[in-house]
Formats: sequence, structure tokens, C-alpha cells
Amino acid sequence: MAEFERIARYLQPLAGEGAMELRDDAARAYGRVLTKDVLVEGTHFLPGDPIDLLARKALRVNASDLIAKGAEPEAYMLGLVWPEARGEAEFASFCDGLRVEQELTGLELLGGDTTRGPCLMISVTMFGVRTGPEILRSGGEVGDMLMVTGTIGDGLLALEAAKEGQADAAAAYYLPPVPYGAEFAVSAHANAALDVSDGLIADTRHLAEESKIGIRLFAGRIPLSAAGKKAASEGRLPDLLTGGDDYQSLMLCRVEEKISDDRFTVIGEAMDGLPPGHVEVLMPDGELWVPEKGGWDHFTS
Ligand SMILES: Nc1ncnc2c1ncn2[C@@H]1O[C@H](COP(=O)(O)OP(=O)(O)OP(=O)(O)O)[C@@H](O)[C@H]1O
Ligand SMILES: Cc1ncc(C[n+]2csc(CCOP(=O)(O)O)c2C)c(N)n1
Ligand SMILES: [Mg+2]
Repeated sequence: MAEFERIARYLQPLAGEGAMELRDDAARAYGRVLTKDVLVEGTHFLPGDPIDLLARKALRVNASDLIAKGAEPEAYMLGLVWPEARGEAEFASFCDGLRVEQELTGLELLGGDTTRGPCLMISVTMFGVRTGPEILRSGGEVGDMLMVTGTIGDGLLALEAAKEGQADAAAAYYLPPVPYGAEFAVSAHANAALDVSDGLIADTRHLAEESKIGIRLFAGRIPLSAAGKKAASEGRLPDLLTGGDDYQSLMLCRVEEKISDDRFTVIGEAMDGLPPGHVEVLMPDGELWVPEKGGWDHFTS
């Protein structure tokens, strides 16, 4: 059974009031926005990845969920499973990475748990403060424009580079360029938003399904890095749009508004006449591509 089905069938019946029925990126409780992300060796990162950057990435993938909910990351708790093969020097380097990210963001460590285990696992629970109204995956409306921060597809290309030992080209995988500060624009403008972790298409579908609208993406407008443009020219655009690990903010917002944060680019539209949950992509050659359901799933990928 797939990841989302398992959550819906087995975990949703256990969910409390602030859980948003486990249909969103973060919970709302105790006056804060709360999220959790786990990184597991072999699943989310490679055994040889720089350990200080891994620490920073664990904070960033959590911050990414809060930013996309219009919440400013404030504090976190840390669960660490530390294998015997990684010595004290590595532990010190890991904590140095946490310190660097804390200094960059103002994040504070509130507590956690440290144990031995078979491989490195990093579990972070992060708390944020809302900077405006509550932003959900639902709330998008026909006529909204779809906007995204940064570039798409670099997480995938950088992971491929890391696997080939090309450290320079792997930068966006070691340390995703999470749009710190974008929570203010999300709060000010979004009808609905989330972060892009499972892939642009899959996460656009989450917005379309929860908002009960259809969305058309304009592939030619999707921001790509130099490496992304090269890959796209080699026919890999579909890979870039489905690869995941982007950690950018994706929002549906009202057309008439001028966006206060220039990191956002318009890449699509919630169009009248499309069925709820539908996602289609107008490709640069003018063809309409209707991607199959998909995206990252820990139980089927
Ligand atoms: N083991 C679990 N226990 C309780 N809730 C869970 C569990 N796993 C997932 N959820 C909840 O299910 C919902 C969807 O989770 P999912 O991981 O797809 O979203 P996400 O956290 O935004 O993803 P990502 O980590 O890729 O940004 C969220 O509300 C999440 O809190
Ligand atoms: C070694 C290695 N192999 C593959 C990937 C790709 N990957 C893993 S999990 C995930 C989706 C988000 O996960 P989650 O839903 O758990 O937040 C993606 C795109 C990686 N990062 N490292
Ligand atoms: Mg998310």
C-alpha cells in the first residue's frame, strides 16, 4: 500500500484537532505551526555526504514546510540515531552544521533524543510562528496564478552529480536553497501553498486536489538553472518536473496582486473548465502533457 494511502487509512483516525486531518504540510497547535521531517541514510542521503551539510539540510527541509505555510521557523527538537561507525569528530562536525544554520536563521534547539542505531537517521520537529492568515493546501480558486520560488529540478541533477562524486555540481542536493523569508510573501498573497518536496507535478497535484481545481503549468516559464536548461535541452524536462528534493515554495495567489518577493515566478494558472485535481503541462513545443499520478512515494518508489 502506498505512503499516502497508509497515512489516510491508518493514521488519520488517530489525528487530533490541529492535525488538519493529516492532509497538509504542518499542524496547528499551541499557537504555533508544527512540522516533522526525517532524513534516513540511504533513503534521503548518501553515506559519504558532508556531515555538517546534512545537519543543515535536516533543518532546511523542515523550515521549507513552515515557510510554505507562511510561518517563520522559530525552534526545533532533534532526534538522532547515530551509528557506531561514525566517530566523535563527525558528531562535532554535525553539531557545527546545526550551529551555522542556527546563526543564519535564528533557530533554537529545544531538546531531543540521542541513541545508537544501525544507520544515521535525523529526525527534526520544527515550530514556527504564523506571519499572517492560515495558509493551507486547500483555498486555491479558479483564476489564481501558480507561482514558485527559485529554480526547479536542481535537487535531482545535484543528487545525480553527488552519486558520480562531482561535489561542485552537487551543491543544491547537499544544501537545498530553501527560500528563507518567503513566508511573508506567502502570508500576504497565497490562497493556498505548500513546499515542493515530492516533485513539482506531484505537489501541484496536491494543491489541485485539496483546492478542488484544475491547474495548467506553462513549462516554458518554469525557472531552470544553467544545469537545468542543459538537461531540458536534452529532453529531460519531465525528469526535472517530477524529481523532487527542490524545497521551494509553491503558491496559488490572486491574479491582481503584485508580489512583494521577487523570488516568485508565475508558472501556471488554475483554469476554468479543468476537472478538480487535474494537472496538465503546456510543453515548450506547444504539446499538452497530462502527467500520470506519481511523485516520490516511500512505499512504491
Ligand atoms: N507517521 C506519521 N504520523 C502522523 N502523521 C503523519 C505521519 N506521516 C505523515 N504524516 C502526516 O501526513 C501528512 C502528509 O505527510 P507528507 O510527508 O506527505 O507531507 P509533508 O510533511 O509536507 O511532506 P514533505 O516532508 O515531503 O514536505 C502531514 O500532515 C504529516 O504530518
Ligand atoms: C540517496 C538519495 N536517493 C534518493 C533521493 C531522492 N528523494 C528521497 S526522499 C524524496 C522525497 C521527499 O522525501 P520525504 O517525503 O520523506 O520528505 C526524494 C526526492 C535522495 N534525496 N537521496
Ligand atoms: Mg511539505
